[in-house]
Amino acid sequence: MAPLVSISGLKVAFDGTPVLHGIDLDISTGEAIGLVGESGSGKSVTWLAALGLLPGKAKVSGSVQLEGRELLGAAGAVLDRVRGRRVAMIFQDPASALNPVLTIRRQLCESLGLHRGLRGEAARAEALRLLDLVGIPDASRRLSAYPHEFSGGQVQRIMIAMALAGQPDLLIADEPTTALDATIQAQILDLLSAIRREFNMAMVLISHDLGVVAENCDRVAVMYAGRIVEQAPASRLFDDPWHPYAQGLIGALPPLDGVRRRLQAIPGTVPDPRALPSGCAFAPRCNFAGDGCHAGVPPLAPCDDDRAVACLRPQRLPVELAAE
Ligand SMILES: Nc1ncnc2c1ncn2[C@@H]1O[C@H](COP(=O)(O)OP(=O)(O)OP(=O)(O)O)[C@@H](O)[C@H]1O
Repeated sequence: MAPLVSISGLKVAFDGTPVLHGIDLDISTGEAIGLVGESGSGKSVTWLAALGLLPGKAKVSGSVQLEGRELLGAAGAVLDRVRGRRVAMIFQDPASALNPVLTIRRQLCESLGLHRGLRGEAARAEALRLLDLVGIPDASRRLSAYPHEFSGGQVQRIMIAMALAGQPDLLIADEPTTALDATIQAQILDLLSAIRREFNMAMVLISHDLGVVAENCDRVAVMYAGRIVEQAPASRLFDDPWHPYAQGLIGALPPLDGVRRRLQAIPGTVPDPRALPSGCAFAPRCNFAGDGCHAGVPPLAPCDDDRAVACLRPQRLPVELAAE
């Protein structure tokens, strides 16, 4: 089946400095993809570029297709229809995405009007249904409340309701629970999973929390310095990462055991995009790098049916450990 979204050769540069070096990523209908990698690796820029949300100074090239239709360079009116309607985004700080001086009803109804042409009582009824769906108690009364009258977790639920207003095919969730405490985080992620299954909606989950990605995604792409360095089904990646960077992130030994963990500290720092080392950008931090690694950038190459790795010397765990 053709992918819902197909990104190929996506490059972004700011003021002449490349920060994305050719991203290739397909997302199927209903699939959940996790994007992980240290700060600055290009996770957010990938999606901001795909949706035409970067500032004008950004130079973007490559291809981003939604059901075969090219989005890069598409007219503003086309992108306006895609954003919110076909593809919605939720962010780490939901409060900043809501207007503090408008009621939740007004904001939800505006979205419903814009994306689905609903007005008046039809919009109010749908706003109510969405608030119910995301678990806001006493929704009919709370419709007339303002954002500051809700807790952080409730505001994120409202943002999810806003995102669902357009009945999107793809939800980009950029660190959606980072600002919330652990119990609420789990509730919001459960809610997203339930909604995704109910509506067969695809999701891109960008997160620093590997446990969250392992539990909520079908497939994971690991990014480093503006490239995808490994991509595989979540269970295979977390049990048996091949790229030395992915191994460092996951803390390859012992394998992920259900304990929630955040990105590991890998010695050294992510290189400045203005001064990337030659060859593989991870080589200076890599215990396994050889001369060839400093000579050329390894392409993201398929290793088997469902794994691709960009490394000249991928490190496979001993079979008995990978199977544990
Ligand atoms: N508007 C901008 N102008 C200039 N550089 C930018 C801009 N937005 C992002 N960048 C640069 O692009 C690179 C990728 O940034 P991006 O925000 O995608 O990283 P990220 O992986 O999402 O990080 P984080 O996990 O911290 O959100 C970084 O080097 C960042 O400094």
